[in-house]
Amino acid sequence: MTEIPAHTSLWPAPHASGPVFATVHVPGSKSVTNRALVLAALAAEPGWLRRPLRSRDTLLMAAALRAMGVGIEEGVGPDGSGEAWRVIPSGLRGPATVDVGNAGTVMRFLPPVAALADGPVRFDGDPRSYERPLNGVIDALRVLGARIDDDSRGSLPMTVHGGGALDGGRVEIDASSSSQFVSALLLSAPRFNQGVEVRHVGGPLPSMPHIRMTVDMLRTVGAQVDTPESGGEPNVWRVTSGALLGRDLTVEPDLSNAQPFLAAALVTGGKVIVPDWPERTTQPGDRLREIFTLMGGSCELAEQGLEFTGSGSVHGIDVDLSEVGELTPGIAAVAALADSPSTLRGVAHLRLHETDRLAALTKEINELGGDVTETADGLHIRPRRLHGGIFHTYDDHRMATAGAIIGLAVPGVEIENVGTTAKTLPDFPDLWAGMLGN
Ligand SMILES: O=C(O)C1=C[C@@H](OP(=O)(O)O)[C@@H](O)[C@H](O)C1
Ligand SMILES: C=C(OP(=O)(O)O)C(=O)O
Repeated sequence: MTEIPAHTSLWPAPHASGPVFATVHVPGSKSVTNRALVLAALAAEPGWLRRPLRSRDTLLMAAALRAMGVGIEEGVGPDGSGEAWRVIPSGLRGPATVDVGNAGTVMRFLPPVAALADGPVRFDGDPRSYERPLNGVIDALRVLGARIDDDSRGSLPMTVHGGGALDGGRVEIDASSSSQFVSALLLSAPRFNQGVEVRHVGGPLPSMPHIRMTVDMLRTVGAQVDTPESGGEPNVWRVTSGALLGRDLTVEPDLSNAQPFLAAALVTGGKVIVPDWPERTTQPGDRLREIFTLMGGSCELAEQGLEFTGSGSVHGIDVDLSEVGELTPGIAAVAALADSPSTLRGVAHLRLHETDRLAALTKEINELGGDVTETADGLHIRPRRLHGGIFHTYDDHRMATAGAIIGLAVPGVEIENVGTTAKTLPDFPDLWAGMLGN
């Protein structure tokens, strides 16, 4: 194992001396793993989760559910193939404490679960978690019958005083700052006495594929969900109260974390294969096939996985990323190396992600000699010849992988705190070195 440097240390980003040719096995999806853990914890019977992602965000989710009394055992799957978690639901207990770290999925998906526990559940996390929006979940849970003590901040830290059950019913929320508000309420809703009707009111809702992922996974465990897409009203989701099944679910590779590896093929004119790329998926990372093709590559979904080939040229792009905001840092990195300007739109809400991603990308790319400006809802990126230097990451895993992409093409880039990739991709430095044949 490569030793992950301490917080302040610098990781010399490997420079690619020629086209990259590699097969990269990308670990499981954070978004699927954390939804699957919540749904399995709320089920009426034990379930299996195969090939779960083991990263900071998912281990925090597992630890929080265990603290509320859920059994999560490490093992091998029922047919003996591969690593798996067996999740054994039980009556949800308080008092408990939950460390959310800086995981949006933990800080938003678990307060509704805590409202079902039979005692107080204290939520705390990294300093950045205090700044990330949570008011949509807190306000909605109060309307649905929960008691929450947040000292009127509308954010962490807070205590959810679980009453053993929750009424549920109708609620309006403004989820324009995070789709996770909607996902959070829907995921626990089968266990609310009256289920839920969530109506989004406000500006455009980001990250729709992640809401579709929530709906899809709820249906897989037997929940009845009505959505705008299934003939319902726009911006309204309904989940009926009912028992959830314990399933045997295999987690797909994290397609958003496949991004830096596909980008390596694109910016070096090489070829990268990602095995087990799903034919059908709700993951937003699947959009990379189209976006990176527009930026100069080509791809084929073959038997051995997704084969992505760079042409040796990288083009700028004008694209609305509101549905796939988490892909922005990696796309910005590739755009900084392109042969024409790019405009990335529809991602104002990224200012409230792990860090202010629009400000961080602008500053760090410009410090390497780039020409990036922030717009009201995104970035303008005019490619320039870049030079080496320190790329700061602001405790943001996707800043670190974005810096690594630039480092492939620009000698002398050093990434500060590459260990922050452990949020969703713990072995990143090893995977990166392996891809480069080191
Ligand atoms: O539900 C999820 O798993 C996620 C939803 C999105 O959040 P926002 O809607 O807050 O952008 C995404 O950016 C995040 O990485 C994961
Ligand atoms: C925004 C992200 O994460 P979180 O789940 O913490 O919101 C992300 O992974 O890009």
